[in-house]
Amino acid sequence: MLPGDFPRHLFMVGCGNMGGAMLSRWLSQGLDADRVTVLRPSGASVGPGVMVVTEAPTELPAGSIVILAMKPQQWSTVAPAVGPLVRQSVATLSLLAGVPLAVLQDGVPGFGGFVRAMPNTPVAIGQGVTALYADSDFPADQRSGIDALIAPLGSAEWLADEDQFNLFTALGGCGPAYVFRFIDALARAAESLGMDETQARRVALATVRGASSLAAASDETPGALADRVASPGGMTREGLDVLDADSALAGLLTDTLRAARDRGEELARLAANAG
Ligand SMILES: NC(=O)C1=CN([C@@H]2O[C@H](COP(=O)(O)OP(=O)(O)OC[C@H]3O[C@@H](n4cnc5c(N)ncnc54)[C@H](OP(=O)(O)O)[C@@H]3O)[C@@H](O)[C@H]2O)C=CC1
Ligand SMILES: O=C(O)[C@@H]1CCC=N1
Repeated sequence: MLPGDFPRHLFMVGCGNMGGAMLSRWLSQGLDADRVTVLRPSGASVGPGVMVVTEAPTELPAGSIVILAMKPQQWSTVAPAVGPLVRQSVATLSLLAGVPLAVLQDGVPGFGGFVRAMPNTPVAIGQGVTALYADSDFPADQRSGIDALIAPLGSAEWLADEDQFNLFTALGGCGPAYVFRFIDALARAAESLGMDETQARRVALATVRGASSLAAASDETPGALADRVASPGGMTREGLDVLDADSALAGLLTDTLRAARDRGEELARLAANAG
């Protein structure tokens, strides 16, 4: 069920992997399809009853929230077309990775209703985590509408400092990809050592799902839970010693997050200058 103060209408600019994951969750939680309009160049359907347009309309229904869900690099070309609609919105949520509020505001001068949001694809099953950031121009009384919009998708965290946004994106926004890669690598490792491919995939996935659920339900840290698996002198410790040697896994993940985070700054430049 949707929260009572869920926005009256959503106007989505783009509806691909991320926008589509959010929309499918809202619809599954009871959002009426006629409270959504999607702008996408292909005009492809996004679901029964949802209006899809290929050009920006001139007006939005009262109480609309605009959601920018196209690629960051497209902002400078999309802004002139959607700027008049952004101005009509009670708030405009930007999913554009890396793109700072200042670049969004340059595209629609004088509009103070931008909110940056960084969800991840588990929102599709209500288990996402979304970072939110707005500056002091954003009307305080609109925050509850944003909270209501995000609540059906999982948890949310308002960031106090926009400088943290790219790092959050690297962890929360990109993170599912790294976890999927880990599951895949775990399965392939077992396969390379002699396990049947299908069985390796099934067991790797079940193990990650069970371990993740246990960690979420436990009062103990993941580090403590790992130690509980590793019986003294047993098998697990031999494996952990490989992951821990020279901080191999920790170093690899730090490099991974750093590379993703730093790409955010390049995306900001592309968003400001492309087109
Ligand atoms: N994928 C993810 O896990 C996450 C993505 N994001 C952000 O979400 C945004 C979208 O990413 P993602 O969904 O992966 O990308 P996709 O390529 O899957 O979707 C992009 C969407 O933008 C539409 N589009 C293209 N050009 C225009 C245009 N000129 N005007 C309006 N819409 C247009 C496309 O339309 P059509 O389908 O018709 O071609 C498509 O629906 C990005 O800014 C990204 O940073 C944020 C968090 C996580
Ligand atoms: O890869 C990207 O740029 C987007 C941002 C977070 C996840 N996908």
